[in-house]
Amino acid sequence: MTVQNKVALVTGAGQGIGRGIALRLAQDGFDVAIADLDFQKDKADSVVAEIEAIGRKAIFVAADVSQRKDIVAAVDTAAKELGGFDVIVNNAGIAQVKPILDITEDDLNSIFRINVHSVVWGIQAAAAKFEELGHGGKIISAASIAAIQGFPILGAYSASKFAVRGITQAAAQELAPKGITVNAYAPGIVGTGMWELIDAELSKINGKPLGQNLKENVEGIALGRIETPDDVARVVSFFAGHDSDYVTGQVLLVDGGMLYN
Ligand SMILES: NC(=O)C1=CN([C@@H]2O[C@H](COP(=O)(O)OP(=O)(O)OC[C@H]3O[C@@H](n4cnc5c(N)ncnc54)[C@H](O)[C@@H]3O)[C@@H](O)[C@H]2O)C=CC1
Ligand SMILES: CC(=O)C(C)=O
Repeated sequence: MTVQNKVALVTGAGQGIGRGIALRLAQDGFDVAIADLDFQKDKADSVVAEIEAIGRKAIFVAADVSQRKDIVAAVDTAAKELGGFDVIVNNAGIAQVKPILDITEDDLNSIFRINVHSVVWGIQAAAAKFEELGHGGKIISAASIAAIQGFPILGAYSASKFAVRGITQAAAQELAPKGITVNAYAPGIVGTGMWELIDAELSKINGKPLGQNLKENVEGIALGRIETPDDVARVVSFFAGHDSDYVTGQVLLVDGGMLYN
């Protein structure tokens, strides 16, 4: 699928799945704003350079997605510097690996601010920009297999991803009259920094050697291999392009065969 003169913003695009999505959207023909925390600037600048090398425009925008004002400013900057605004990918997120009995008020506040509030702020900022520019657009957010089924020791994380699913379904219905589609992707076990952290934290809790928890989870994947950021990016490419124009409110599992609905 090739698009022309369109602009996408991807949060958490300095590394991992977000980087994969940004590169794929650039290959599809989008100019891309790479939004991430300020300390990720060097990694984000490398993604910008990779996108420029394939002939598209890209910029880094420092933003903490838990802060509404940061997302609004990032969308404004993307539209101004890249000359339009068509797609937001609310990808940034964090994991928390804790038994339910140990979760604190601070834990819940922090994961919900980063994984859930960010999605609401992203939807609001993108919808307002689409309206200002006089057209519809596409809003795409990161869910997870943990949005469909609760995972032990990932209770707060699962709750935050279930919330993303609820917001996606509600926003799709509210924004359809404005020509805006709202969908989410639900990856399984992707080989990124997030799973390095989950594996290391699980190993502290259950005493299994480093790498063992990841290995056991990958053994549960029907397609028999760990997921890559590009596996996810191809689904996001579908949601960002015209082929998904008649799809809204969906949370699409892209997990190599772990959960079935
Ligand atoms: N890795 C996996 O197996 C899975 C990941 N996901 C989801 O996919 C998304 C991306 O995950 P990964 O790439 O694996 O994670 P990652 O940890 O490799 O990358 C996350 C990115 O988000 C950024 N980020 C974190 N907090 C931020 C904030 N407050 N403001 C702006 N940026 C922030 C980080 O700096 C980093 O660049 C997350 O929402 C995650 O929950 C969903 C299912 C599976
Ligand atoms: C990181 C993640 O979403 C899971 C369930 O592994």
